[in-house]
Amino acid sequence: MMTENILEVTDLQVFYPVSRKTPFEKKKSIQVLKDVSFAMKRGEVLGLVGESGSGKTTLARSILQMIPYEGTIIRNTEQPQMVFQDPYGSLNPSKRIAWILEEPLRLKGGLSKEERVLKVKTMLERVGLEEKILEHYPRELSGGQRQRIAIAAALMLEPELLIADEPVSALDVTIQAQILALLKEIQKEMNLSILFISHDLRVVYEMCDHVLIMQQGQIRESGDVEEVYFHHKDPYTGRLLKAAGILV
Ligand SMILES: Nc1ncnc2c1ncn2[C@@H]1O[C@H](COP(=O)(O)OP(=O)(O)OP(=O)(O)O)[C@@H](O)[C@H]1O
Repeated sequence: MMTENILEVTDLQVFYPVSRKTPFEKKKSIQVLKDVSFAMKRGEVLGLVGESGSGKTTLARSILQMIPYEGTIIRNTEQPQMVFQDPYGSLNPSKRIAWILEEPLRLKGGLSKEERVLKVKTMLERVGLEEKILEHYPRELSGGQRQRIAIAAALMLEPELLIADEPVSALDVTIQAQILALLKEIQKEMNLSILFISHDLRVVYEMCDHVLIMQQGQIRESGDVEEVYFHHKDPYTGRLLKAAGILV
């Protein structure tokens, strides 16, 4: 069943509680995601675009079952893995890279030390890093190297679905291009599905097959990247494309 959907989201609603000013006030909540529905095919790179606060990270958290929601999320896969904007937050600062990359395998169990080390070395090569980096701590690496390690760590358990939340936003433009090229290469090699979250429409154009345009918790427009970028139907999409300098 290689063409089945890896992810199906139907009528997703997410509410966050609003803190009360006094304990006597009625409990309130704000709706952060509203009627969100979409499907993602196996091996697809799906862009999720929207301005700050539009609900992109909230959607990722719902897919990972980290927050309560209403509606249906069907994941036809094991637990997806995440890559974040700032790998500083996700890489344990007190551990060497060797330990960090081995950890998911150790937690899962079933492999000998030698097998784990071999897998770590193979993955390191795949993300374009040399073995000597294994002895270093995250703070000793450059931003680009750290993001390569974060990608390697996310891929150690060979997930089928990766959620990348602004994975290149903190990097210089040249390093951005390198990391995007790496992600694309690995995506093809592993037939990985990637939910690629970004506020940068140019980066999404580079990376994605399909795109969801989100505004204030709702999907305004979705479809093939070429179609949405050059034949958009929603005026909001047009405004975003103009702001990004893609449309004049
Ligand atoms: N834990 C929370 N409690 C209450 N409100 C929250 C919480 N987390 C996020 N929000 C609010 O929900 C809305 C959507 O936030 P979210 O982080 O999903 O947006 P985003 O599109 O990922 O933004 P950014 O690009 O800035 O990360 C925002 O208005 C935010 O202030």
